[in-house]
Amino acid sequence: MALVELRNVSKSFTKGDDTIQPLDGVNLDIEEGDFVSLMGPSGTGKSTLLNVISGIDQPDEGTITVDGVEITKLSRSKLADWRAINLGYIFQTHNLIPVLTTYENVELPTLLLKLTAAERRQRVQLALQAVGLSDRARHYPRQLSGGQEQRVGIARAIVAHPKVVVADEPTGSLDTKTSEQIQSLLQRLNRELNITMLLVTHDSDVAKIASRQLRLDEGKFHEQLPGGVA
Ligand SMILES: Nc1ncnc2c1ncn2[C@@H]1O[C@H](COP(=O)(O)OP(=O)(O)OP(=O)(O)O)[C@@H](O)[C@H]1O
Repeated sequence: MALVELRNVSKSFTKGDDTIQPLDGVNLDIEEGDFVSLMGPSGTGKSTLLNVISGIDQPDEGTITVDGVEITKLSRSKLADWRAINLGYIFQTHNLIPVLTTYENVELPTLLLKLTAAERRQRVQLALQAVGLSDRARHYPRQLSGGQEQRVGIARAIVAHPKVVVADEPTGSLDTKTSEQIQSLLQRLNRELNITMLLVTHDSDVAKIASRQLRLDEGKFHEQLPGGVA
């Protein structure tokens, strides 16, 4: 059984008289340790996919199973608990809380977990170390560069040791050099910490860092050859 399994997942939205169907009976298997990138024209449903996999939104039809748990069957409150333990979300604009330090921003998701104070401290320190920011623990977001802020966002996404990390255009607002640093970091987290990753991007160079490349178009997935099409 794959770590993430989508079976016949559909999701539509109604806008006035129009119905849009970003996901039309899609199937997807993501194996543990996979690094999958997802591209596709704007508005095709890439964020919608991340939202249903992370339990932020519910599909209209179909089932989603993560590590043997059918999340499409969970109640709202169970889903919130499940998400805190199993799912890390990296945003385009990191959404850090400005009045909290780097350490406190990363610590935040661990407050939902049953951990001792010592375990919590260790988790935060390990996550900061993994993204190379141990020396910025006491800084506030405004005292960090854009790339450093994104690394705090990444540390926050991995601190709970989730089963899956999803990233929605994590390099979308960074300059080329910083984007490349974040790409290497994501690759390293996948390879060295075996973090299963699903990355949405508009940039084909970013998509190529993944071991598997998918496109979403007109409600369906299309698998691309490794390395992408020249
Ligand atoms: N909550 C919602 N209510 C109504 N329509 C929605 C909602 N969420 C998404 N949509 C619509 O569903 C379609 C898919 O949106 P989605 O954000 O998933 O696309 P996307 O591929 O991530 O786009 P982009 O690349 O521009 O970020 C769009 O037409 C969007 O307007």
